Amino acid sequence: MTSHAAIATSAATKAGAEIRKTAPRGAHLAVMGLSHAYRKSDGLVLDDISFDVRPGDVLALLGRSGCGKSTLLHMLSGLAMPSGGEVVINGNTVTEPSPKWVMMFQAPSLYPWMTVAQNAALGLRFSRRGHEIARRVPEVLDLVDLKSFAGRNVQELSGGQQQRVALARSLATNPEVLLLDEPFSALDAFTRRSLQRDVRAIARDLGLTLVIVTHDVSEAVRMADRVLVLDANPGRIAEDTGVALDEVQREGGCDRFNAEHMRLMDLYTRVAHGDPADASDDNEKY
Ligand SMILES: Nc1ncnc2c1ncn2[C@@H]1O[C@H](COP(=O)(O)OP(=O)(O)OP(=O)(O)O)[C@@H](O)[C@H]1O
Repeated sequence: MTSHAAIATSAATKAGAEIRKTAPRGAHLAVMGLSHAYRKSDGLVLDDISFDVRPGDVLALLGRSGCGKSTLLHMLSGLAMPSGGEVVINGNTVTEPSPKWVMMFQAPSLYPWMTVAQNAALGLRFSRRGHEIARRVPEVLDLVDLKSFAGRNVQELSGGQQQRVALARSLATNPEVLLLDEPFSALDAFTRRSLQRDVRAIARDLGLTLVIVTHDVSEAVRMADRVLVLDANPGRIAEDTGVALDEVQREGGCDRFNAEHMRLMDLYTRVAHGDPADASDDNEKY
């Protein structure tokens, strides 16, 4: 591990330990017989998807472009309703977005004329919890290692730092479930890895339930406790597998990591491409 990465992880873990006292535990997420067609005349995009995620677990949805990952994540977040089936979080059917289950996208979508702290406060402001800003914003900026950037304009920040601001904004409302739609795919490999490591550490510290959409096998291996590999046309669960690595092994470079990476890559290529040789451009090589 590089010294920068070690410092960032330790900052996240330390801040997480302090914040844990006030944060709720992650929620149980259940998806039951979910199907979706965007138009009645079109075929199903998702067909009979069922799974559940235990509180505090990290689930990766892995599949090739167009298999319906983002559609599924939108249903989990309440931003869209499925044609059939339901999403249940802690016993409540999801019918609309909520600060308890929040989504983070590939682009951080920050307001460029606002400071880091003002952007981080937006979720609280929109959910009429302005009275929590003074206490909560410094806490979450500490958690994402940006406390000293609070007064800076977000336009002065790197892409990775901007994604950390978006993460702080998502965490400020104390969500129980965090839904990530390829949030690191626009970042360079080094920044991507440090964010993968920190987001997993923060989620673990807070006990958050995390669902991450990706088509990057190494991201799934680094971050997830469990991986669902989706087939396409229509999107169905083709494989459901655990990732048996401890936190040190997830850093990569060891035999266990390489073995898990190869096993997942094999599953993914069989589902997504039919032939492992076709998939060699999709992922980082090791
Ligand atoms: N608003 C929409 N209206 C109609 N069809 C849509 C809409 N959004 C997505 N689709 C279609 O649904 C299918 C699944 O799209 P989706 O974006 O969920 O896939 P994905 O796996 O997330 O892809 P990617 O990895 O490229 O982001 C695709 O065929 C897409 O064209």
